[in-house]
Amino acid sequence: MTPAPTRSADHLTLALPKGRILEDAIALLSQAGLPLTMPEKSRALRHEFPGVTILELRNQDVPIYVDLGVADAGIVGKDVLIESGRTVYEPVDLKFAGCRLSLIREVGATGEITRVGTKYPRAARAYLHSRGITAETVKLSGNIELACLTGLADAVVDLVQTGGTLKANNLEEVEVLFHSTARLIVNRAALKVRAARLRPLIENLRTLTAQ
Ligand SMILES: Nc1ncnc2c1ncn2[C@@H]1O[C@H](COP(=O)(O)OP(=O)(O)OP(=O)(O)O)[C@@H](O)[C@H]1O
Ligand SMILES: O=P(O)(O)OC[C@H]1O[C@H](OP(=O)(O)OP(=O)(O)O)[C@H](O)[C@@H]1O
Repeated sequence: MTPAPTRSADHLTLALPKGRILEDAIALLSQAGLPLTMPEKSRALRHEFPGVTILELRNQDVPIYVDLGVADAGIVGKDVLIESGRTVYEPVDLKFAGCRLSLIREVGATGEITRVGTKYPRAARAYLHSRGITAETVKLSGNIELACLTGLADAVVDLVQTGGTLKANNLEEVEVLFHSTARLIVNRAALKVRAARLRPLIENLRTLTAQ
């Protein structure tokens, strides 16, 4: 393992997820005063800007990079943060990427739930336990709703935003587990070492999102 270069206290390393959050995250961080632009499409995974390095990650890896201090801060959906089980400092609700995690079944399904497909096994298990439902949870990676349509599962736990995917596949929301938006997360040690960079960033983001 190549040792990480020593980073000066005035340099910020941020973990951002590729995918639907990236563009809004870059736009909001720019409004908050960081000199960022949307990275050009390329295979580069690390993007350098004056005083800021952006690490482009999978959603699930953002809390890990921040918790372990490789990134000083990051932006990630509350859904992914809850599922990660990591207790990082979460100072700002950024109020975009709004959606909800829900229990979903085929329209009119009433039979017993014995198997649930989901990308969120931790949240799904906690929910099923809280409802006294003894069901197997199967971890899936995408197009989760298909598990219901094919009989792989009697229900799925997945994200809903417009409801368009449910409607197009004859599915319905049975219950909302929780609502989610994008969050700023911060490494607690970095907050001390890089206070001069992180405190104004947090304040600016709070003002921009009116908290
Ligand atoms: N339909 C949606 N509308 C609004 N926000 C959403 C929607 N789907 C997901 N999100 C939010 O955006 C985040 C990122 O979603 P995105 O679709 O980029 O992830 P993904 O590509 O499915 O994840 P992975 O990294 O597992 O491939 C989610 O964690 C959630 O907080
Ligand atoms: O209510 P809607 O507006 O239709 O949005 C919900 C859909 O969006 C997400 O899927 P995504 O497009 O990220 O694909 P994925 O299944 O591969 O995660 C989510 O998993 C739902 O399938």
